[in-house]
Amino acid sequence: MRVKICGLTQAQQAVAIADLGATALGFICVSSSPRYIEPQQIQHICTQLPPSVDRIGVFVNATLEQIKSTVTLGHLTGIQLHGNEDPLFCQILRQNLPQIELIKAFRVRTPETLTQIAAYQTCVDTLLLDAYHPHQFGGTGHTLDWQDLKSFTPPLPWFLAGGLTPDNIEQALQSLSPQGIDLSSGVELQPGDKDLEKVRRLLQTLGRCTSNLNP
Ligand SMILES: O=C(O)c1ccccc1N[C@@H]1O[C@H](COP(=O)(O)O)[C@@H](O)[C@H]1O
Repeated sequence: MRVKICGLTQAQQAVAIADLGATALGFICVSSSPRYIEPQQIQHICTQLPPSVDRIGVFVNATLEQIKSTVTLGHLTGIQLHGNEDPLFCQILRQNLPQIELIKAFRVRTPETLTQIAAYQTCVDTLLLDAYHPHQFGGTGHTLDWQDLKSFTPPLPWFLAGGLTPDNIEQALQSLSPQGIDLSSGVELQPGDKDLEKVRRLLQTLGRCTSNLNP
């Protein structure tokens, strides 16, 4: 399973979290977020990471030029689109950055939100489901209704996000079978400052519950 820890701002923590076994690290490129990080700092962190770790930039309604320059400077391997980006914008991004993984996030307000996914099927690589919040785009700590998602059979691999913690991950994965999970506020001391003990506990729990799921 892919394990993405999002909202990194410090190099030492990023390296430690990669060493603990996270498969992807996320960097918030949204200036209004308390987890915002400058492209130069992403570059500084990414040069210290093992090449096997995915490095994902998280954007909200950014321009093509902003995304391209951050990807190049930060040596990113993927882009998470967490705003209202439409399928045409995703297609244009794909043409401009063909080697980069495109992850489209959907903030699920009602079950109808999921009907939007079909239009993105051919222009992104991966989906991500996050909780809806009226005033925040992400990093809210709010969970989705996992029972409501039991019949979710998406056409692409997907990440479950939204309020996941070391304490609730087992219950989430008993309900759902995403290809990846994504955590931000559930493994931090304060925005942008990750709690390595919580990340360690998360990965221990995952090791235990994935071996129970696939004995
Ligand atoms: O974390 C942020 O500040 C953020 C800002 C703007 C867009 C997305 C953001 N984070 C994403 O939110 C989800 C879930 O976070 P949480 O675990 O509920 O705190 C995750 O995908 C982050 O990438």
